[in-house]
Amino acid sequence: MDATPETTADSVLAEFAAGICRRMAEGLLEHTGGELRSFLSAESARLQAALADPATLEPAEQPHDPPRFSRKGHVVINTNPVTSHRNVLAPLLTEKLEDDRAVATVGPLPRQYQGPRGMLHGGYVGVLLDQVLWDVVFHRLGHASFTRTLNLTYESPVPLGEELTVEGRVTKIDGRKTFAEGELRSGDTVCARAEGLWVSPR
Ligand SMILES: CCCCC/C=C\C/C=C\C/C=C\C/C=C\CCCC(=O)SCCNC(=O)CCNC(=O)[C@H](O)C(C)(C)COP(=O)(O)OP(=O)(O)OC[C@H]1O[C@@H](n2cnc3c(N)ncnc32)[C@H](O)[C@@H]1OP(=O)(O)O
Repeated sequence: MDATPETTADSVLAEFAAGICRRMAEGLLEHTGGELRSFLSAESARLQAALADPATLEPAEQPHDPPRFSRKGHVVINTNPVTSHRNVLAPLLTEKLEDDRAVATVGPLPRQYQGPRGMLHGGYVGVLLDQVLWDVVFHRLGHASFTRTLNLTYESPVPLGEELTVEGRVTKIDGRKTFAEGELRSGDTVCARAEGLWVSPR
């Protein structure tokens, strides 16, 4: 078996720690005073217990984003701020890619992503659409490209606390240029549409 930068148990522990950090980030926006102190203390205790005895974590669990070695021998950690289970900022997507189309589900998103009360911040709407459209372009081309333009139309507010669907499609490939479009839905409601251009490296 190839060498890996850390054991599977340590990768599971790291993602468990990321989960605790996510809950703490949410708790900081939900609790105040003594209630906040109790909350933080309970979450810290769960992390301490896992560090002291990693066997308390689900034994059959596999890490989603274990670090790997690059061909040059560098440690590579998935830092993606939308998809990496090791990045506490990432809202985390479940994504299915087929030919020219990607469909992802995300959420319910917690309060860290709030813009208007109870609604998703518009910048994060763009982040989710940029990621899914980038993914479908990558899937179609087989290599990474840069987002050159991303036009967003906000049709209706995106609710927090509900599962969201993000869909992307490649619409045209013209040399180094790949065009894609998509939308973000809450149930049957289209909340935002996006269309953009991805440019392949020279
Ligand atoms: C080896 C590098 C590989 C590339 C890696 C890229 C991404 C990262 C890789 C891995 C990451 C893994 C996961 C990432 C996951 C998600 C990422 C989400 C997406 C992003 O977060 S990504 C970051 C944000 N993004 C940028 O940071 C781009 C900044 N930007 C630039 O770096 C340059 O701007 C660039 C390179 C884009 C283009 O520069 P350039 O010089 O190569 O291209 P140029 O100007 O020649 O245009 C080429 C053709 O597009 C036409 N064209 C241009 N603009 C147009 C427009 N508005 N409308 C219609 N056509 C247009 C021209 O007319 C010409 O057309 P034609 O070929 O037909 O003449």
